[in-house]
Amino acid sequence: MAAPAAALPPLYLGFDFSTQQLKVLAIDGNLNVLHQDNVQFDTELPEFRTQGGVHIHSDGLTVTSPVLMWVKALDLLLDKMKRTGFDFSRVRALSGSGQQHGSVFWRRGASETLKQLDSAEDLFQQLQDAFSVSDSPVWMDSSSRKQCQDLQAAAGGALRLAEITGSRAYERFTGNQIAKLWQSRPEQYQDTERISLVSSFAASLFLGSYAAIDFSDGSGMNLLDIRTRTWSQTCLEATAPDLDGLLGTPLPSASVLGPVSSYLVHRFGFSESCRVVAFTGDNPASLAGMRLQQGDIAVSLGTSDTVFLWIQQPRPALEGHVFCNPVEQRAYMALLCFKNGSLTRERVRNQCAGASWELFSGALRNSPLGNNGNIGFYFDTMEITPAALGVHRFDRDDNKVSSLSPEAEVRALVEGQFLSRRLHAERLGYSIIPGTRVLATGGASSNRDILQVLSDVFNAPVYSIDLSNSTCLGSAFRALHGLAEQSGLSFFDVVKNVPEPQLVATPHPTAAQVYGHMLKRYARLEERVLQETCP
Ligand SMILES: Nc1ncnc2c1ncn2[C@@H]1O[C@H](COP(=O)(O)OP(=O)(O)O)[C@@H](O)[C@H]1O
Ligand SMILES: O=C(CO)[C@@H](O)[C@H](O)COP(=O)(O)O
Repeated sequence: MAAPAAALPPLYLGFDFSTQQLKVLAIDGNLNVLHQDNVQFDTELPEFRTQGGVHIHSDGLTVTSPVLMWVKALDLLLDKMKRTGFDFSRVRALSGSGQQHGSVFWRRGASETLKQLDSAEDLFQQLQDAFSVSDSPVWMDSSSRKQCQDLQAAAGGALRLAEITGSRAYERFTGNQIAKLWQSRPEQYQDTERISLVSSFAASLFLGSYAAIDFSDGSGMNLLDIRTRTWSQTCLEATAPDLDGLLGTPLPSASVLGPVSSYLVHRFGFSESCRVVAFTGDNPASLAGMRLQQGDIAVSLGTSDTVFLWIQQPRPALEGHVFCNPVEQRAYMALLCFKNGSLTRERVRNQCAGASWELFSGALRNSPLGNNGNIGFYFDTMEITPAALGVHRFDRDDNKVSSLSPEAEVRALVEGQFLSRRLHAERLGYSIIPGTRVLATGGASSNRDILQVLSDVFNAPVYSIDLSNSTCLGSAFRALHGLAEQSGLSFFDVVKNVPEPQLVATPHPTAAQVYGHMLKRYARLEERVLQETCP
């Protein structure tokens, strides 16, 4: 006879609402992964007609995702889990993450709708009228340049803004998106009763009421004072009227927000005692999933590529971001974001490697370190770090060339991406010293040949955890930690028995010499590309 659910060991769920998909992962109290599933937006929800989870508008700058697509993805994912016999009654706590910076605008009256959800119907049907803006701006958007300039002027300059909020004004940051909405569509802004990040929006769907924005994801808005961890009045006032009330009070990332909604209890059989722990950004969640320590450098190869580190003290600069740390309240994390990551690798794979990752890997294995001096810049869409556009290829003598052989093109892309990641990390003062571990994660970290190039270019050993999906794992760890923190346990107390990341690539003996030289050339050529193309 099956054991009653109460006698079975408890489970902890981690969700990730990322750019291209919604993922979930379940762990038990011993941190073993017991279940994983996902919903791909483009292929499983084709009615929303997204590409890579987003709509790129005709101006080439505005990028949005339909908020109801995310809602429907959650319906679908929970239904899938139910069909496979997942026992929701065992879940003691859940948490999650979302792509950073994206904004969700809840229409007046939506909090009542959330409270009165009918368990006989899905969320998609019931939340049809719950949003004042149906297309949520997402992190790939770069249409708010004017609002960025205005905010920097109001704050006393770009560096002053970075000192307050951890970043100079960035177009994708939520405050600038909110300012754009207020200026261009004031009636929609006025019809809004709450503004969420993708992460706190997702948490609200589980809570059945508005979830607080957590300090870590809240740091990606150009609105939060990262030292006092309160909204900056200067930034709020420069952004839009009555914003304080629309955002709610931000909370520590490990906060237990409350029990799951009675909707989830009745529709899926969650226990009434199952707790929702604050959701955070996908990169902060990934820091938790990899159990990043001071001195490590994380390289995430998802839709975006990001490089991030654990730092003790904020040192805001004109490039890159400082976020509040998601697992240790007194610490911070530094992050660089590169927009042309996996989607650009996919485009080159399709054009040069027959749309096959196997052939793409073969091209990397069959071409020499340093690519015979060929260097490429592949900014299919306006890059964030640095702000540049277009494809630019150079031969060994720094002459511009219009094409490379397919094999050389694949290597030029991957080497160019990692030279850029290293160059910009070093410019921020994060150097690689003996003993530095590069921790790789994200979808492309399942490709060992890509990780070999990463190891060579960084001249450092590369480690990874078993799963490329560290965001969901981090969210499940954070769910467990949220409960444990109430009895005084730290995040690292909770995850101390997780196996250490495994060594997956070590640098080739000639890598230091090849890429030491190439990095200097890359920096020079990047300057040239910027001068030629800067908008
Ligand atoms: N074998 C592989 N080699 C290189 N890239 C891969 C491989 N498998 C998956 N990917 C890349 O992983 C990306 C998805 O990564 P993921 O971290 O799941 O993204 P996100 O969380 O942003 O939705 C895909 O766009 C794909 O290009
Ligand atoms: O803008 C950033 C970080 O600042 C991006 O990293 C987004 O958080 C999207 O993440 P992925 O879906 O690519 O993981």
